[in-house]
Amino acid sequence: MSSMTTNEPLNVPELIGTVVAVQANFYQVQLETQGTSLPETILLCTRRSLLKKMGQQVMVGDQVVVEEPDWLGKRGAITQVFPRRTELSRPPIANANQILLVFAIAEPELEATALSRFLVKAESTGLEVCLCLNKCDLVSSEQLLYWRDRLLNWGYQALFISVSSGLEYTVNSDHQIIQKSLFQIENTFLENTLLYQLQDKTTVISGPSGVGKSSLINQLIPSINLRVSSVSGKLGRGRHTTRHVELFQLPTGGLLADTPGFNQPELECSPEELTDYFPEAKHRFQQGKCQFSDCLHRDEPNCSVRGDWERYPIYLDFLEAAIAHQEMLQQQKDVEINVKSKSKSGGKQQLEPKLASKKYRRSSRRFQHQTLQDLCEDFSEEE
Ligand SMILES: Nc1nc2c(ncn2[C@@H]2O[C@H](COP(=O)(O)OP(=O)(O)OP(=O)(O)O)[C@@H](O)[C@H]2O)c(=O)[nH]1
Ligand SMILES: [Zn+2]
Repeated sequence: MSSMTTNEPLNVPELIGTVVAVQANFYQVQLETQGTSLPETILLCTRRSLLKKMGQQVMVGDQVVVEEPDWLGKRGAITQVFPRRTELSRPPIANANQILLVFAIAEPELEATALSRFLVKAESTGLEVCLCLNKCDLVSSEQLLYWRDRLLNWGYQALFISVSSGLEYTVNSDHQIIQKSLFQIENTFLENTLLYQLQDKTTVISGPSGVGKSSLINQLIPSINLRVSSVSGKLGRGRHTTRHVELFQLPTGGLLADTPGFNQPELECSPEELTDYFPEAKHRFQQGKCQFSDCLHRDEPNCSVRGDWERYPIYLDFLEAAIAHQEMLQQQKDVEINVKSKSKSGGKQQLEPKLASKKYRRSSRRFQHQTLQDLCEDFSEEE
């Protein structure tokens, strides 16, 4: 009797790939072909119904198993999604390693608060943040060194580039600027260069409008040809009218995602976590520790973070914004709870306003509010 049965699975190696784009219910999967005899290709795949039943979503950046490849029609089916190492919700991308935050050192003028807003937003993803200043062709060496030192004080070792002149500027130990080709790997492939930072990683590019993101991506991946906005048409933003997210393969290895531009990212983090998003504040906190575990580093006694560091006023500004945001969320929640608890048997609902959370009130104002709020709470308990 033969041991072969017709049902025995064929010993074919699993096809593994990365989802690089999602269109309706189809997924473009770039196959991992290194070290195999497979053709380098992208298959248009569906999601197996079992995955749908399990509620398993598939995102751009997901690493997946593909079965039933049709090499001629370039089709396949996704049967498995590997656990995600990271997950961003806006834009929706799985397994990204870092954010490349691009700003211009001039045109538009580089401004500490706007830059910090983007930095905080980027830090809040928990991914590595790589800061890159473009248009260095427009400034003097002094200005470049000024920003380099200033950003080092903030805790960032920024990259300085000029996409239009194809140059990258590094600073040696004698404080001298050295120019290198930006898009060619020279024999000195240094750690603090852009191509090195991008190699073999999944990078999400972010930054305000007009800083040269499209120009940079076009140079890094000549085959994609994103539209570069003319200076006058900066607000047209044609290429970002869709919510489409796509990963592009870098010739030097790695993937790159362009994100819809936004000029004023919302600060949605909680007041307590804000310190984590200022590297220099985080450092102070770790060195010293504050007396109160819930210290917001404003006017609390024995605070290790409050001090004369450059961005402290920006921190205080953002803290106010974070507190306002938190209170707004709390009010929404309170209204919801009130709506529920005030639901009458007849089904009639009555909305009642409630005072904002007292948690973040400064000590000076706390007392007045507390009495009012206590009264209010006593009143609702009696009801
Ligand atoms: N001087 C100088 N200008 C540059 C450089 N890189 C890009 N530009 C110019 O800056 C303008 C904006 O470039 P884009 O690449 O469209 O900028 P973007 O960040 O993609 O802008 P959005 O598409 O609005 O998000 C264009 O006029 C570019 O030619 C550079 O290194 N130096
Ligand atoms: Zn403190």
